[in-house]
Amino acid sequence: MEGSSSLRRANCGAKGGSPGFKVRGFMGQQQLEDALTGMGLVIIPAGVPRFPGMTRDDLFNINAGIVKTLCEGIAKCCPKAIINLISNPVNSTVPIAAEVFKKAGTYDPKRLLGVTMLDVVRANTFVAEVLGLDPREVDVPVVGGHAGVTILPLLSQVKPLFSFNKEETEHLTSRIQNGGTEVVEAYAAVKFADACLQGLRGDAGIIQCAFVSSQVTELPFVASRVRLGRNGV
Ligand SMILES: NC(=O)C1=CN([C@@H]2O[C@H](COP(=O)(O)OP(=O)(O)OC[C@H]3O[C@@H](n4cnc5c(N)ncnc54)[C@H](O)[C@@H]3O)[C@@H](O)[C@H]2O)C=CC1
Ligand SMILES: O=C([O-])CC(=O)C(=O)O
Repeated sequence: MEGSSSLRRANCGAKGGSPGFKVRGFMGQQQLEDALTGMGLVIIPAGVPRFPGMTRDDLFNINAGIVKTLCEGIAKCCPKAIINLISNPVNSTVPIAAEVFKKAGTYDPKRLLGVTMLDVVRANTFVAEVLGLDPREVDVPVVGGHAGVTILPLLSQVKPLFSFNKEETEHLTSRIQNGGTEVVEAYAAVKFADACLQGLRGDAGIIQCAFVSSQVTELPFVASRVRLGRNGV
């Protein structure tokens, strides 16, 4: 990566075998189109992170504009790309991206994914602690959204199956919902991008949680378990 680049590009066009990755750096609005042209997967981590005492919603004013600009570039240069939207507040930046793509006439709900993988990684870790297992042996679906009480760990569906008592359920739910103030660096976005690349490559059975367009409830976007494939979800 060169300088303080704001956009990372992952190229999964390797011939046969495992997907290859090219990583190059780009800076500023003037290089945005070069960064985006021809991309199959665009990961957006751009924007400000929160500081102690802030909620993700406090980032809205600045990050909304950043995401809007990047999505306008995507609509123009790689309208078929799968988007991994990391910038917070994910509960709002994903709907903003959808509106930008609708305005440009390029919106495909299957290709727009808000990254909530970190909630799952933290949930697996915290539950594993209680069960005395390695986090890699634990699978906790986390649905809903990516902020506070919208983060809903489905503790009744934990694998391996376990019946948590009321106290454990309340403690774990609260810890997972507030996990963003406890653990941020877990490389979850890389894991999620890797799963998307496996789906793009045509691998079967790639299932992850993501914040996506949904008809499951009256809410237009909900984090749920999705199957990743060549066309996104
Ligand atoms: N969805 C998730 O699970 C997670 C989301 N986040 C969110 O990701 C965002 C970035 O967090 P960090 O990587 O910790 O922050 P960071 O400060 O380490 O990185 C932010 C990057 O955005 C770039 N940037 C700033 N303004 C920009 C602009 N106008 N256009 C393009 N790029 C710009 C900066 O150059 C920097 O490279 C935050 O909104 C944070 O809340 C962070 C961790 C997990
Ligand atoms: O909490 C934050 O500010 C960053 C984030 O989204 C997470 O760690 O899940």
